[in-house]
Amino acid sequence: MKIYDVDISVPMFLGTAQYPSPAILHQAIRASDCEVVTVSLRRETADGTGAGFWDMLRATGAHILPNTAGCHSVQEAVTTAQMARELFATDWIKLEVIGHADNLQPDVFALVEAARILTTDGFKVFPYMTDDLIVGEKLLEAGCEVLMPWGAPIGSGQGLRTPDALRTMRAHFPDVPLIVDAGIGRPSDAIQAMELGMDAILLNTAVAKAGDPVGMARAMALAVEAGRAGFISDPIDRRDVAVPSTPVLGLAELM
Ligand SMILES: CC(=O)[C@@H](O)[C@H](O)COP(=O)(O)O
Repeated sequence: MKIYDVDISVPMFLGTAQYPSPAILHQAIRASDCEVVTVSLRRETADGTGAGFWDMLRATGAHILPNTAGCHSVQEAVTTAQMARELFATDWIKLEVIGHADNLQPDVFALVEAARILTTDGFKVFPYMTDDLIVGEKLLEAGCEVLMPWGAPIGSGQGLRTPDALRTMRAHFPDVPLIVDAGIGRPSDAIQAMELGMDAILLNTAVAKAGDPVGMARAMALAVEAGRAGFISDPIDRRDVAVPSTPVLGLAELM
């Protein structure tokens, strides 16, 4: 997968919050072989512990995708992105503009506006969005080259709530990288996303809060690989009736 001219071979982006320790986060990144990690500016600047955390992330060699998690307005998101660009020395930004406090649903109107401002300012924007075709079109018009539809509310671990909408997005945007962001709870959800033809997943809570985050990071990496292999191998269509898989011709007749 190529995103903004960067080749990415492991279709899984990992969030860096809520791990039991920085050491376990480091091991989880290694166990999954993931090449992109997302980090919030708030984490980096909080209580003076940011510098060591940043050094640890850099040591993994992963691309850093700063995010605007927790921003609720266009201005807040744009300012946060500009600060993140200086701090992390990257023009990549995962753009979150939260519109609803209960389900952390993106405010798609503010999202499109913020995306336009940021792309004009030279950012490469990864927008966290609902699975809406029109919003997708507006984000592409605004200069985004990747779309990140939600699977389910952030942190809910519900898996894919609207697989049909994701399938429709895949059909409608055949050449645009699609990354399911948020709500992945189990490896089976990751497989389902990849079998739907998504190009990657982004997840955090399911790994960070698992009993064994390192083991779960590995399981998720295996799952995206399996799901992708299944998608490109052209699965059979589902049928309503049984079809014998063993030939019936030439059976011996028992008298
Ligand atoms: C870290 C981050 O960017 C999250 O806001 C992201 O959306 C992942 O969501 P989950 O924690 O549900 O995987």
